Amino acid sequence: LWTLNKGLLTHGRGLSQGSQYKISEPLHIHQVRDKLREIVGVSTVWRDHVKAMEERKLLHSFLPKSQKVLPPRKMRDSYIEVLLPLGTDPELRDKYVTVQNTVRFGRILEDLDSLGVLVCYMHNHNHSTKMSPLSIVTVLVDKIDMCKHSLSPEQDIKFTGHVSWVGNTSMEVKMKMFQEKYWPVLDATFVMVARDSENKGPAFVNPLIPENKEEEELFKQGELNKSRRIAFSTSSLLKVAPSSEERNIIHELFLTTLDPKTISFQSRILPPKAVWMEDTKLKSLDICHPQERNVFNRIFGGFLMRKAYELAWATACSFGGSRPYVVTVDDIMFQKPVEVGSLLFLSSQVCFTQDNYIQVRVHSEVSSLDSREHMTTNVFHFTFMSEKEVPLIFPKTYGESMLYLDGQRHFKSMSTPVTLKKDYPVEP
Ligand SMILES: CC(=O)SCCNC(=O)CCNC(=O)[C@H](O)C(C)(C)COP(=O)(O)OP(=O)(O)OC[C@H]1O[C@@H](n2cnc3c(N)ncnc32)[C@H](O)[C@@H]1OP(=O)(O)O
Repeated sequence: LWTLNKGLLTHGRGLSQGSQYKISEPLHIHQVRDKLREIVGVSTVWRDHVKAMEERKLLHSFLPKSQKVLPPRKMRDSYIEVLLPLGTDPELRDKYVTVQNTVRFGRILEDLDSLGVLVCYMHNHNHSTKMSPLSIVTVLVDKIDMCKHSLSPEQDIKFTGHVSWVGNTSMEVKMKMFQEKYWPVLDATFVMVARDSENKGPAFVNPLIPENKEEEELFKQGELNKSRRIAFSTSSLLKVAPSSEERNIIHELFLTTLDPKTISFQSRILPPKAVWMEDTKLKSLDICHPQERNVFNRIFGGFLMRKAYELAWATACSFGGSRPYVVTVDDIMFQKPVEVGSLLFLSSQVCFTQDNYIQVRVHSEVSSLDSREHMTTNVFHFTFMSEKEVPLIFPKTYGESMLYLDGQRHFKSMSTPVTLKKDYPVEP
């Protein structure tokens, strides 16, 4: 992997096209997880996982006490290209294909998650140690925007990625996906966090120095993204009351559902072409088997995203009455790791709609087999588009009204103009 990276330095192209540091041989998708195992030094069989983690403890001494002692890196140091050869590998295609002959987006989420981690290891590579003392985990999927083009399961896909901003222990990673002679089909921004060798405490990451105007812009955008995330979280409806404009929206919705025949706050009726929010729910349960573990023996974030996405898709599909396609994935925060053996409870519901758009929220909780206590680990936000106009959604309770407003905030934060998002079928 590291030899390959030297190749990156000598073959430059524009970063905006995601291929500034072209490599002659992109990694095969299977090599991504193999490389991660190599870098982290994990067991390939579950039986040996405790021993492997004991060995990682010894790497603790390689962790620096301050970020200042770490050499700065450039964006090209972490740049990688990965090939998903759907066109030439029919066996691989089977894992990715839907019954409608499109690409399973849930699988793409898994690949992006692994790629994001590998990109961060490239950035922090220390030539003096074979294994990395860092444990790198996904903390946030800031945004995934789909572009206009369809994903065919019969054509190769190329991923590119690099670190675009760093803090003290966190890194922002930009990833792109290309198909049909490298036409861009997806843009993703993830935030990853470095932890110590046992994944127990924070660990510093190498600083990042932008090399040209374009990279300075990306870095500045990373700073702005951080401020935006803080502002979004400070104004969360879990902390503060809705704005006066939002309160008006909720009251309007409430008035629309009052029965004109009775003068009462209690008798509510649904307007035509509308659905109560509570009637849009779907739930699922998964047992988190060792097979779904990541290199740190916790449950792989990509698996959690795939499960949440597929439930969200089914929710949007049964609500909208036609096959929806995803346009944006937004603000997935990984609050707590999921332990192997946990029970994973996912609850999905439509929380906002507009024209052909369906905003779905999935809440994920886990409990261990010996405790009944449930803990929230993630909240997922997906925006889907349906072929036809979808019903309006009405909240009944105050809690549902907050879900509605939160859904609307996420819908409004969609970065691509609505008109661009028309005809590309991407299904689970
Ligand atoms: C690849 C995989 O499969 S990983 C599996 C999926 N992911 C996981 O299991 C991670 C689960 N989450 C966690 O363990 C914890 O939330 C952690 C360790 C990521 C963060 O814990 P925290 O208590 O928030 O840590 P802490 O406050 O030290 O913050 C660490 C860094 O994360 C950043 N961070 C924390 N939350 C966020 C957020 N929502 N968005 C962006 N950055 C964030 C902080 O700014 C800080 O960065 P800095 O050091 O550069 O300033």
